[in-house]
Amino acid sequence: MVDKRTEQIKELLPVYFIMGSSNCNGRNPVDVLEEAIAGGITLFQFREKGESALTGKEKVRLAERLQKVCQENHIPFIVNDDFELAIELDADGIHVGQDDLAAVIIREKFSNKILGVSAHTIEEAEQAIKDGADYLGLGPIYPTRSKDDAEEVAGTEIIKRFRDHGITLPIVGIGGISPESAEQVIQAGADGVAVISSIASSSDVEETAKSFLRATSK
Ligand SMILES: Nc1nc(C(F)(F)F)ncc1COP(=O)(O)OP(=O)(O)O
Ligand SMILES: [Mg+2]
Repeated sequence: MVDKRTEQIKELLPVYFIMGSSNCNGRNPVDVLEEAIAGGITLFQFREKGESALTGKEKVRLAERLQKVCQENHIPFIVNDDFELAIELDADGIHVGQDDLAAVIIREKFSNKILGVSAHTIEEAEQAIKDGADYLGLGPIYPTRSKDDAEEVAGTEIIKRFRDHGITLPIVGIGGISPESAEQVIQAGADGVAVISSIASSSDVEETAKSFLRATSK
């Protein structure tokens, strides 16, 4: 029996756009997000990383502007890594990796919010489930340009392996996914694809988001 919460999370995962100022090729991130939403993204994560990443007040101000766009369009706003920022903005959720603040601590303080956890092994996934994660981020599925400290490329095999092991928590694949490869990620058992540069640096953000939506609709 799949519970209501799991169904609600699964409905948010099909096209999970992740972005920060360094992913937008110098374009205004607000414009990029508005175009991605017009193209049908289903969830957004603010991930301000990389050498040119904003910090301090500038980072908060950008986060507030992007959160406002999400609120106006009824798209949940997820913060990557930065728990203080997620609390300050009363974000809809947070995503943490294995080297970030422990999911169990976040779950305690951020009780009814969306909690996503990156996992690379079955053990990490089982721990995340115990800690109360709402979804798992698995990857990098393909070589990625968006994360310079990424683990080795896993391929869609990792999704199949987790499902065959009996992991039923919602899963989103991440890492180098294109509109052409998105369908294989879903066929492997993921509930959606997380995308950074394929959408954020596209010459037609709205159209690219639309192509991901088409590729992931079951
Ligand atoms: N940010 C992410 N979002 C997802 C999501 F599931 F949301 F698609 N999966 C994986 C990551 C990677 O998270 P992490 O391993 O902490 O690295 P970084 O903080 O550099 O992103
Ligand atoms: Mg992280």
